[in-house]
Amino acid sequence: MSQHTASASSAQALPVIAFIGGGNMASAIIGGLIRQGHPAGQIEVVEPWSQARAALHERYGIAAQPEAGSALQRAGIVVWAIKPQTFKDAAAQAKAHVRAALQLSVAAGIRSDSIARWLDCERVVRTMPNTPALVGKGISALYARAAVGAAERQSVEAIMACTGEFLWVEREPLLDAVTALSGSGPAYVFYFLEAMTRAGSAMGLSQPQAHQLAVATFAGAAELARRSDEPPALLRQRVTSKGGTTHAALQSMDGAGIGASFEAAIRAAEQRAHALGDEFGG
Ligand SMILES: NC(=O)C1=CN([C@@H]2O[C@H](COP(=O)(O)OP(=O)(O)OC[C@H]3O[C@@H](n4cnc5c(N)ncnc54)[C@H](OP(=O)(O)O)[C@@H]3O)[C@@H](O)[C@H]2O)C=CC1
Ligand SMILES: O=C(O)[C@@H]1CCC=N1
Repeated sequence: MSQHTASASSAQALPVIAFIGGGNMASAIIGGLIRQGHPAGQIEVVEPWSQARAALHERYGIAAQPEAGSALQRAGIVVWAIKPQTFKDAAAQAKAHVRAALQLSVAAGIRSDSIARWLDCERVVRTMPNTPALVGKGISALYARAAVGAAERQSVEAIMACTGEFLWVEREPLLDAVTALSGSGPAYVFYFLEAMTRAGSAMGLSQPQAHQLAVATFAGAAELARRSDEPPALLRQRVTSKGGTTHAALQSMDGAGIGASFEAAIRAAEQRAHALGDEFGG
């Protein structure tokens, strides 16, 4: 696994990029591209939902198309930002227009074998981003099929660097683990934020106060872990005074099996990613 941090990317040098699907993840990537100087006129989007098309127009001045057509043929890279469940149908609709492009999929679970077969194209890269991409703080893992060349890998890196950090994985099945860990991960963080905010409110803080305290604690602890050479277990011990409050909380969590349940939950997400590939990759 090789790791990279976001840098001022060469987004301006990228070819025309077409997005199939203009929802949450497409918008996050498009926002990053535009922030890094990729012209909106160099972006095509196919999006059947009129409200999503209107949002893209309002936010980025992009006139998305309701269905795949010849405009896609000018794209050098096609980003598949649709649900795993609709990928096969969308591929059938767009295939004639996109076969010459490099294919970049963000879909959870759908394997590159399926994509290559559906599009009759071996040049496929899969990525698994996450929603902090919306604020340039995402992290994406990337996996490329053997037919993808070095320059094409760099183009994909330039796209994903617009949304935050990225790293490559050498084995495709690891993308299911990435999906479970960092793809779905922001939802786990929000889940804990909700619980912390509820607890704060129950103890008498106002909801905005509890929210501010919880969010700043997450952001601060994450930044400390990022900058520190020490492992999280040691950082945790530093907070935990003998016989003190943190000890009481951690004992309560251990007693309830929260750590083990949380690990099991992440494994459930990994299994679901694998099952999506089986279910919708045929
Ligand atoms: N959201 C997340 O946190 C992450 C999502 N992903 C992956 O990204 C992909 C997209 O997810 P997300 O952006 O959240 O989903 P969204 O539902 O927000 O976006 C998908 C869009 O694609 C549209 N669509 C449906 N069929 C077609 C078609 N044939 N051609 C073009 N567009 C079509 C949908 O329209 P309509 O609603 O009308 O069907 C919808 O607006 C998924 O595969 C998911 O696994 C990956 C990482 C993180
Ligand atoms: O929930 C999902 O299936 C997608 C993939 C990762 C985040 N959202």
